[in-house]
Amino acid sequence: MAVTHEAIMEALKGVMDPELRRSVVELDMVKEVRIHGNDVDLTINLTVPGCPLKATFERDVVERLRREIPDIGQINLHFGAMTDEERAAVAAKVRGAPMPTANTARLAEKYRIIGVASGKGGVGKSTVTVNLAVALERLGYPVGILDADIYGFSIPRMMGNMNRPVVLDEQSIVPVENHGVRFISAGSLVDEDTPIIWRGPMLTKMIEQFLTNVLWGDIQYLLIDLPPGTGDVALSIAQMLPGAQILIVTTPQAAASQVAIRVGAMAQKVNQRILGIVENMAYFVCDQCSKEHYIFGKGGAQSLAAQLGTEVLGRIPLQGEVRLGGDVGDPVVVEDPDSLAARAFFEVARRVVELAPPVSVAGEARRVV
Ligand SMILES: Nc1ncnc2c1ncn2[C@@H]1O[C@H](COP(=O)(O)OP(=O)(O)OP(=O)(O)O)[C@@H](O)[C@H]1O
Repeated sequence: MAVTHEAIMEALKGVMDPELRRSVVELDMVKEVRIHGNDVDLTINLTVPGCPLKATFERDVVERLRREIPDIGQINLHFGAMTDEERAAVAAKVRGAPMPTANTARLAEKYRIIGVASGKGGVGKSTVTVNLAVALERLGYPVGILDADIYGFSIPRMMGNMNRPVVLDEQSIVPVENHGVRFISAGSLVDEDTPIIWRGPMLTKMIEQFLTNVLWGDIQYLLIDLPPGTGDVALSIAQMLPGAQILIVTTPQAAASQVAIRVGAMAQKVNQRILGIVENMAYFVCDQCSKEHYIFGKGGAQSLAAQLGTEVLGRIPLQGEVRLGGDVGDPVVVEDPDSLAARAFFEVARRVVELAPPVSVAGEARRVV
């Protein structure tokens, strides 16, 4: 095939922006194509200067051009950055029709929103959020995670992607992605060791921005890692999301489940449905004697479920691989899907789908009935 402008553009249609999931041609990212004999000088305009995905683009463009146009000679690839106007045009394209989600209270009409809550910190709320999200994705349900635990954000590290999201314009934030799950976190916007010193109203505003302006695409579940406890920010978020369902994470310890009751009571007050309880660190299986050991006691989750009129959806063992997966950004459901803990997470995911199917499916079911 001759090295022509048309042939090059046709080949580049197959190169996708990995974050925006559209072709570089469709997004008008191909700024300049110059042909000298069989050699090509090509300039691609990135949405943000210094985009961390430069190397991916480079590989994809060269691979695609060489495959589609075997006669091509040298490929000199240059990168530029879009102007604000160009970025706004991309935002409009990606956003498509105005989103019906400008009102946070109506979000639940679009996605199944599940808030993951806990009475206190450190019981594994973020760990459960991440593993549940990836398990749902593996079961075939596209998922997004919104990290609303702004003071204690840990989702970017646990998901293994510390990149910043692309902000196309104020209404269009492209979430970060890994393990097939999209996510957004204040942690993606600041350095990990920068303390967050915003006050409550600013945090609430940021969550509202995340809820309304993130381009989630075709997700069916939006998991929200809530701040622990029943403080101001937790309450404001609860009020923003009347249609959300709440999953409470607790350890078997009586002290943990007693504080978790307050979280359940808050959810009920703002008319959120409590989906169930996940008992984390429920037991430890000794590799010497293979017996279950109840390090944090027994029965806390069961009694919490009884008091809140809900059920225990799953019991996750205390397992070194779970902690390691969180530290290195490879959740145990990806890294070791046959492990006891991963199987327990998949069990919770299946139960979640049974109790709270995706909105579209539930809608169809309602229509049939
Ligand atoms: N089942 C488990 N087995 C082993 N380690 C676990 C398990 N669940 C959580 N952990 C570890 O416990 C620590 C606390 O977990 P995590 O950060 O998920 O808690 P959290 O409730 O979200 O805390 P915070 O609200 O303070 O952010 C992490 O190091 C995590 O890897």
